[in-house]
Amino acid sequence: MNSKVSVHKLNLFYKDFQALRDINMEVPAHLVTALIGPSGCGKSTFLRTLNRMNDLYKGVRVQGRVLLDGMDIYGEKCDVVNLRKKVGMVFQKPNPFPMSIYDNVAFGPRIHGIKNRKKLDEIVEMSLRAAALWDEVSDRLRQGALGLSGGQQQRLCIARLLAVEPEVLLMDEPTSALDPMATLKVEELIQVLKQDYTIVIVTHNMQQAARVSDYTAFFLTGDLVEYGATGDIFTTPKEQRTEDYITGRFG
Ligand SMILES: Nc1ncnc2c1ncn2[C@@H]1O[C@H](COP(=O)(O)OP(=O)(O)OP(=O)(O)O)[C@@H](O)[C@H]1O
Repeated sequence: MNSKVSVHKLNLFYKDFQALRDINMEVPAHLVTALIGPSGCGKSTFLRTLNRMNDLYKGVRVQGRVLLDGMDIYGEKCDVVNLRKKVGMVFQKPNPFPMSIYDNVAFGPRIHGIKNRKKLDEIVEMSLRAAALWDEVSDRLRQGALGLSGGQQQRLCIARLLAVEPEVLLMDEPTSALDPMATLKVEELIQVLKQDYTIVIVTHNMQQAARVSDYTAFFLTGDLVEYGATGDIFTTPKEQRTEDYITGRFG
């Protein structure tokens, strides 16, 4: 496996509550890895350790190592702003900024110092095309992003991420607020995006994990119970607890 992210003996505490225990995982490059497990098992917490989003919470302690292309993201040399540019995140509820479609996508590049109008136009078009949204919005780039449908807003958030040229996309239940058609579009988009990006997705929906991912990690109360090729996890899990979860015995 060609690993993009390697996680070694990762432990995470919220004050004195341990939310992740001794997690070891290799996240393969240019594939989709799904994180599944019942509510509260630590999926979102784990996802947030991959771009140090947990730093934003008070009282969080992280032990262990997370290597991105071999570089320890918790090491002293790591520049967190640059890390979050490389490892971007999409959230459960689409959260476009209250500004135009164009300005949403141009936001990141502008912050990173790009001012040239033609260059920005190019980035905006490329990012919207990559997020499979261009055809729906090209004639109204100056209109407010909040006027888009939920599914369009989520793809806009993905375009906003792509505009800063990330390498890894973290998606925290990206379709849970969307209807089935909008969900399908985002799932199709994920399949296209994995050619260029490494994707880690948290999902409550096991069918979705089975549909979109190449590898699946099953978490339970802070432990990584089982991790492997999605086909194996869903057809021949090694652990009884995995089987009980995927066959709907709990969760
Ligand atoms: N900021 C926080 N402060 C304290 N405890 C937290 C915090 N965030 C999460 N937790 C706790 O850590 C554990 C893991 O939470 P997390 O949100 O990662 O689980 P999850 O599997 O993503 O759940 P869900 O599917 O419901 O979102 C839970 O017991 C939760 O209550």
